[in-house]
Order: sequence, then structure tokens, then C-alpha cells
Amino acid sequence: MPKLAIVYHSGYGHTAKLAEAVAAGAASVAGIDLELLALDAQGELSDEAWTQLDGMDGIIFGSPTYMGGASWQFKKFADTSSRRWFGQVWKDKLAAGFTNSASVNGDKHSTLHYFITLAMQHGMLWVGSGMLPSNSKAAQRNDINWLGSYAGAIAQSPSDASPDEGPLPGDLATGHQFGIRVANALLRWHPA
Ligand SMILES: Cc1cc2nc3c(=O)[nH]c(=O)nc-3n(C[C@H](O)[C@H](O)[C@H](O)COP(=O)(O)O)c2cc1C
Repeated sequence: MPKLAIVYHSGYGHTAKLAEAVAAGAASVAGIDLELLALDAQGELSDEAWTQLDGMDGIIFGSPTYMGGASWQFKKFADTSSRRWFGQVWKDKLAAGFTNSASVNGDKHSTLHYFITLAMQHGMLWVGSGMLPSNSKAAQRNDINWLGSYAGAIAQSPSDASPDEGPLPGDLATGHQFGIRVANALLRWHPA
């Protein structure tokens, strides 16, 4: 059964909600073995989790957008992954990513773009959202992909929202769809 991991950081619990939505979407696809791996407050993963990552067929990266990029904890994880880069241990795994921040824009794309660069350095294969944006006059804030991202899944948590209130429901639904998208891509890449 193809193995998919979501590895993410969340400082205050909002990005964790998005990670859970992506995980629920991926887990709803039959034939996927899914692991949800959270970086701790120091950007650390257990040795066991690192070994699990090495055995994955796909890895989805997730981080809040802080100051226009991934959190330092995620960057620490990425820098530590250089030990895998030397031997191209993650080569040909599928890769994808998501981020969440307070502003509608908030420079989230910079975070996704960093994930893409990280994946390319590892020789991974990037899967985008595969979703058209909801951007007509009739569009509603909680439509799927109202934020209009192709590079990955993005979400907005208003700055005064608790993790129970943000990310907004449509963005969580978008994350769920995104999980389905990546899981199906993995099944095509690794037919059962
Ligand atoms: C240090 C820091 C930097 C931030 N920078 C941005 C930013 O560049 N753009 C933005 O829209 N929101 C920014 N925010 C808001 C967070 O992205 C937002 O609160 C997010 O929901 C936090 O996710 P988390 O609870 O998973 O940590 C920043 C928050 C912090 C604490």
C-alpha cells in the first residue's frame, strides 16, 4: 500500500487544523497508508519519524506563514533533511504542500514556493492543487479554493481567531480536497 506522510509545524494550532483536514481527505482515499507527523516546538522529529519519512512514497509539507516564509521550526526540519539530500534518499517521492496565515494574501505563496524548492532539491515530484479558483462575482468566501492557489493548499485564519474558528471552513474543505488530490496522485504513481 503506498505510504503518504504529512509533516508540519504549527505554532498556535491553526495550521494543525489544516493538517488534520488534509489528512482526513487523504485518509478517505482507499488504499493509502497515512502518517501525520508534527514537528515539536523546537522543530524536532523523533528518530523513528525520520525513518518513517525515508520509507514514504509521498510527503506533504505544511507550515504557517511567518514573516513571509515557513516558520523557523519548519526550516530547521528542512535543513536537517540535508542529511537525506546527500544520498538523494527522497528522490522520486511525490511532494506537495500547504500553508495557513492571517491575511488573505499574507505572502503565503512564498512559503509554498520554498516547499517547491525544497522538494526539487530532493529530486521529488511536485503535486499542485489541481483546483480552479472560485473568483467570479457569485463566489462565496467558503467556496473551495476561494483563495485561488494552484501551487498547494492555502488557508486563512483571521488574526483574532482561535484554532476552533480558523482556518475558515471553506479553506478547511479545500485542504480536505487537496488531501484527496495528493492521495489519488500517489495511487497513480504507485498503483496498488
Ligand atoms: C512570527 C509571526 C509571523 C507572522 N507572519 C505572517 C505573515 O507573514 N503573513 C500573514 O498573513 N500572517 C502572519 N502571521 C500570522 C500567522 O500566520 C497566523 O496567526 C497563523 O494562523 C498561525 O498559525 P499557527 O497557529 O499554526 O502557528 C504571523 C504570525 C507570527 C506569530
